[in-house]
Amino acid sequence: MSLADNIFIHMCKDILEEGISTEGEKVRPKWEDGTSAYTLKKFGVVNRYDLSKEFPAITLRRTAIKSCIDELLWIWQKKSNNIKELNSHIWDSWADENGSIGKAYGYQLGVKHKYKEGEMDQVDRCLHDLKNNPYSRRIMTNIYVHQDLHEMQLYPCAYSVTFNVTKEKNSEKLKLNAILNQRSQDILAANNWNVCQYAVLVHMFAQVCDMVPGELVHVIADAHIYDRHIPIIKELIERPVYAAPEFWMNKDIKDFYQFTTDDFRLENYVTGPKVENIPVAI
Ligand SMILES: Nc1nc(=O)c2c([nH]1)NC[C@@H]1CN(c3ccc(C(=O)N[C@@H](CCC(=O)O)C(=O)O)cc3)CN21
Ligand SMILES: O=c1ccn([C@H]2C[C@H](O)[C@@H](COP(=O)(O)O)O2)c(=O)[nH]1
Repeated sequence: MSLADNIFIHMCKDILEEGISTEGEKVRPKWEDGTSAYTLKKFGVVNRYDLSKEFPAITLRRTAIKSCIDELLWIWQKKSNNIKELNSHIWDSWADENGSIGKAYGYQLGVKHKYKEGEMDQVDRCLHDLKNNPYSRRIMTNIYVHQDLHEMQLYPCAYSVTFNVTKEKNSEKLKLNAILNQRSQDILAANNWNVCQYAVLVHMFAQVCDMVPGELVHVIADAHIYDRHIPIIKELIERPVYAAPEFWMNKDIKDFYQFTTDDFRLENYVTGPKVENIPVAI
């Protein structure tokens, strides 16, 4: 069993058994047919993934690694907020007639800010600090920008990453760790999707900064299972599990902006069958 399966199954059982139902509450998301999308939720879930041991893709079902890396590069590398530059259709429901999702995600990461060292966006600021001042405790992004919320179709869910470098005894290279802060998480549609994305981000940042990947800590304020996902999750967590896949990344890329989706692969990724047509609350 992969460590990620273990964490996922444990978290789902906890939400199913101990979670609080939002039924009857005033909730924002709706199903396609207009009915309110209620959830079972747990407040304050924290999951730790040791990337030096395993890549955290679950094996209960296949996480679409290419699509999720494509979305990660769309946000962190292209710094785009337009679905025309995204190869999947996962954001279509939240885009306007021009394809824009507003001042969310990639838009915020592309905004330049003034620092003592000059003007940079948040991604370049982090890379600059990791390369020049790795022990700083100030290496983080934050895309939950209140002044721009009124121009976003959906407020950022995974909104902040804090990078933290450790120097282990007997290790030649520094270790790059990260905390992903997420205010809201759709466990079925996006939990492992988001975990794999930020695991890949730590791998990429570590490689271009000549470090090794350490831990990814995922802090979720509202971890929820939508009502229509409950039977799917119940079936999913009873499935057989397999060993974690091996993560392959092109070792020759030393510039963050040179990575493409072809530079990543999961090898020996044995999984359960696809869950067809997961309904997504809008
Ligand atoms: N309710 C909700 N849940 C989300 O997970 C979510 C939103 N809304 N709004 C914005 C984005 C879009 N996200 C999504 C949406 C759909 C999939 C999805 O359908 N994933 C498929 C695979 C898709 C593919 O192969 O390209 C899956 O099987 O998980 C994933 C993330 C995450 N976000
Ligand atoms: O990367 C993402 C983006 C979105 N989600 C989920 C979490 C919620 O179910 C919805 C957003 O609804 P809010 O009412 O704004 O919380 O999208 C995710 O899990 N991961």
